Amino acid sequence: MKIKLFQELPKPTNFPLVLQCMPEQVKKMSSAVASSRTVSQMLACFVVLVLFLCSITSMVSLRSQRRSWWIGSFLLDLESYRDCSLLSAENITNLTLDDANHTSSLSVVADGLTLQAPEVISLKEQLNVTLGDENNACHQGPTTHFPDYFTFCVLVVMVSCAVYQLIFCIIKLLLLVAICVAYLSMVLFTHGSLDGEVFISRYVTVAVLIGFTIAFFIHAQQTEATSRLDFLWKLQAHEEKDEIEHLQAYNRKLIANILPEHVAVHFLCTDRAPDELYHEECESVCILFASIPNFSDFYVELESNNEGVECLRLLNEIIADFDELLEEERFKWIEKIKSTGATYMAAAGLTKSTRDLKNFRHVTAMADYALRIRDQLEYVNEHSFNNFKIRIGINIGPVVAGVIGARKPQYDIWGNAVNVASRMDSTGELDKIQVTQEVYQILHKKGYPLSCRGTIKVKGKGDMVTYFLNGRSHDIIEEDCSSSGTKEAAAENHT
Ligand SMILES: Nc1ncnc2c1ncn2[C@@H]1O[C@H](COP(=O)(O)OP(=O)(O)OP(=O)(O)O)[C@@H](O)[C@H]1O
Repeated sequence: MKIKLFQELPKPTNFPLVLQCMPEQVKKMSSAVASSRTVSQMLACFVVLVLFLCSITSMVSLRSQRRSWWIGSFLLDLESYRDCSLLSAENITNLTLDDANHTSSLSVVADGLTLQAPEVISLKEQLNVTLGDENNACHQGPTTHFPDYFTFCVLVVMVSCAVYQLIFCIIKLLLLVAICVAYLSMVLFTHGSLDGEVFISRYVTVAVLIGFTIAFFIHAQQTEATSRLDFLWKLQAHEEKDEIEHLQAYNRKLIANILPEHVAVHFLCTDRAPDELYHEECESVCILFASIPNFSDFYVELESNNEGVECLRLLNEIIADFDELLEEERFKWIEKIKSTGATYMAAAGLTKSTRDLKNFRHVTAMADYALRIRDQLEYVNEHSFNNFKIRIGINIGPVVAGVIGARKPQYDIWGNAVNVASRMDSTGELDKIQVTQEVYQILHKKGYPLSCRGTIKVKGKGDMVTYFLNGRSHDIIEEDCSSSGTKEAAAENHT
C-alpha cells in the first residue's frame, strides 16, 4: 500500500484549553496556520530569521557608530571602547582625576597607541569618572564590552531553529547555513577589526558555528525520521480503528438481522457471561402461524424449473414480501420469529415497548398483519398465475423467549400459547384466519368482524371454540376513511 507522507490526519474537533480562551479571530488564524504545513514552515523560518536579525542588529549599529564619540550612548563605539581599555587600571595605576590635573607630562602607551597627558585629561573630563571604577562610563553596557555575545546569540538562534520540528531538515540546513554565512561574513569581513582581544579567535568562531550546524542537521534528520515513523503509525492506527468500527457495525447489522433488536443489544454487551443462557418470560404475547399448505404441490424438482430452484425462488419472494410488510410503522409491534418451509411464524408483544396491555394494540396489529399477508399472497397469485392458499392461526398467552445454540444462535419462543397458535393454523381452513377465544374477546371489542367456527378438536387441548377473522376493524376503516378524507380535503385546499 502506498502511503502519502505528511497526508493530513483528521483534525481534532476540540481546541486545546488555551486556544478556547482566545478571541475568535486568533483561533481562526491559528487553526489556519496549523492546517497548512507550508504556512507553518514559512512562519517558523520567518521567526528564526527575525530572531537572527534581532541578534545582529546591535552589531550593525556598532559599525555604523564607529566614528562617533558619544560616551554614554547605548552603543559605545569601538574607539571609545579602546580608549576605555587603555585607561583601565592595568595601564594607568596612579592616575586619578586630581593627579591628572597636576601632571603635565604623563603619557600612556598601550598596544602601540600613545595618548599624551592632555588627551588623557580631556578624555577623563569627558568621562567625568574615576578610572578603574566598575561603574564608570566605560562599563556602561557597550555591546563591544562583551562581543562574544553575538556569537552566543547566533547559537541561540540556531537552537531556536532546531526547536521547530515541523521544518524539513533540508530547509533547516539551508537556514542554518544562511545564518552561519551571514554571521561569519560579518565577523570576518565587515567587523574584522573586532578580532583579537575583542572576539574569540575568528577560527574558533567558524569551527563552533560549523560544528553546531552539523549537529543541528543530524538532530533535524533524526527528528524528521521519528516524526515520519510516528505519522505512519498514527495513520495505521486510524485505518485499523476505522476497519474495526466498520467490522463492528457490520457485525451489529448481522446480529440484528438474526436476532430481535433487544436481544442483539444483550449479545453485543461486553460484560455478559459467555455461557449465559438468554431467556425471558413474556406475558400476553400474540403468536401467528401462517402456512401455505399447497406449496408442497407446487414444489417439484424438474429440469425445466432448475431442479426446484425456481419454486424456492418464488417461496423466497413470498416470505421476503411478508418480511417487508413488517417494516411498516403500524406493524412495529410484531417480530418475525422464523420461517420453516412454507410456514411463517411471528409474535407481537415480546418487549415492554411492543406490548400494549391496555389497548392491546399489539394484538390488533397482528390481526391487521394477518389480513395484510393474505392480501399479499393474493397479489402474488395474480402476478405469478398461481393459486397459493394461506392458512393462518393466531393465539395469545404467556411465552418463554430465548436464544438457543452457540454457533448459529436462534431466537425462538416456547409455551402452551405457541402450541395452540400452531394448532390454530394446522386445524384452520384455507384462506381463513382462525383465532382462539382469548383473541376473539380482544378483537371483538375493537370492532373486528369475527364469526364463530364452533367447537373443534385440538390435539392435546381437547375441544376448543374458535373464530374466524373476517376483515378489518370498522373503527380502523372509519379512521382510515376520515384520515384519507382529511388528506383529500387538504389536497383540495392546497390546489
Ligand atoms: N417454537 C416453535 N416453533 C415452531 N413450531 C412450534 C413451536 N412450538 C410449538 N410448535 C408447534 O406446535 C405444535 C404443537 O405442539 P405440541 O407440543 O402441542 O404437540 P406435538 O405433539 O409436539 O406436535 P405434533 O403432534 O405436531 O408432533 C407442534 O406441531 C409444534 O411443531
